[in-house]
Amino acid sequence: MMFFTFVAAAARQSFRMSKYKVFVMRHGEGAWTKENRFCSWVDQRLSEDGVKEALACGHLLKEAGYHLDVVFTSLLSRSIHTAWLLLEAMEQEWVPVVRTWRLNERHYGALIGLNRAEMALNHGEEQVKQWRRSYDLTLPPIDESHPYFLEIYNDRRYSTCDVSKEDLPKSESLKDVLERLQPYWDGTIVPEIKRGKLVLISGHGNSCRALLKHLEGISDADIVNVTLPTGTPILIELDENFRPTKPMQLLGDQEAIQAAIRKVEDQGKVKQTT
Ligand SMILES: O=C(O)[C@@H](CO)OP(=O)(O)O
Repeated sequence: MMFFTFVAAAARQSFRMSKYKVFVMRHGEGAWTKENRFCSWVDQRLSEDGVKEALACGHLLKEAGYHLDVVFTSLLSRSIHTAWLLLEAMEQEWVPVVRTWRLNERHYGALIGLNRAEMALNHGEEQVKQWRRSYDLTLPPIDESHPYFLEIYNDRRYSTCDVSKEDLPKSESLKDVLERLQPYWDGTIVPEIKRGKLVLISGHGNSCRALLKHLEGISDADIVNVTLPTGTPILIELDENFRPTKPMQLLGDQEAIQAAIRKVEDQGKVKQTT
């Protein structure tokens, strides 16, 4: 019976036609990656390697012949610069770039600015993995005594949001990220895709994980093991009901992609091996 169900499900999936394509990608490496600090809503720029990654993604998509119609970014510079560099490399600089706080990185609350390896030493690697990757674990909120509180909440960009500054998050789980992102996906991004536009989302590690969880139907338990490399376009093909027709594809050199994933995972270890 189970075998039959599996075969039937596989058959259904293989007969579903792809109607839409969308690219989801995490921005290029950020400046704080070398310092191994939780960056989150702090507006760090791309590192030199991050700039190279964003340009390389653009070249990859150009060589594959893609023509983008609109790019969505967060309000954070590393996501916007990734979009600009990618479009420049594709020679498609005219393509509109739309920014929203709803694609911002997960708000890491009181953990913002802390060093992951030091946290692993003090609290254990498994605890740090849970803080970074679990679905519904919320971290202690940021408060006014935090060194980055004023830099974040006094920033003019957050007066442009569709919620008041007071209602912006002070800490989030991945579940919270999905809850603030999904209305934007449903109400703004999906209609563009339905109009036939090729959309690229230049987001962050965790805003992209939240979206992939939703699109790919990844379970709360399995999302813990999903880590995204920086600067790697992920192609998702969807049917007319926005269900995936095939497994998502991380585009590029597969060995380099696996090494980049290990590098991100390693950030939560006491000693970095890569
Ligand atoms: O620093 C952060 O905000 C994120 C990456 O953007 O870190 P992590 O990989 O630990 O979720």
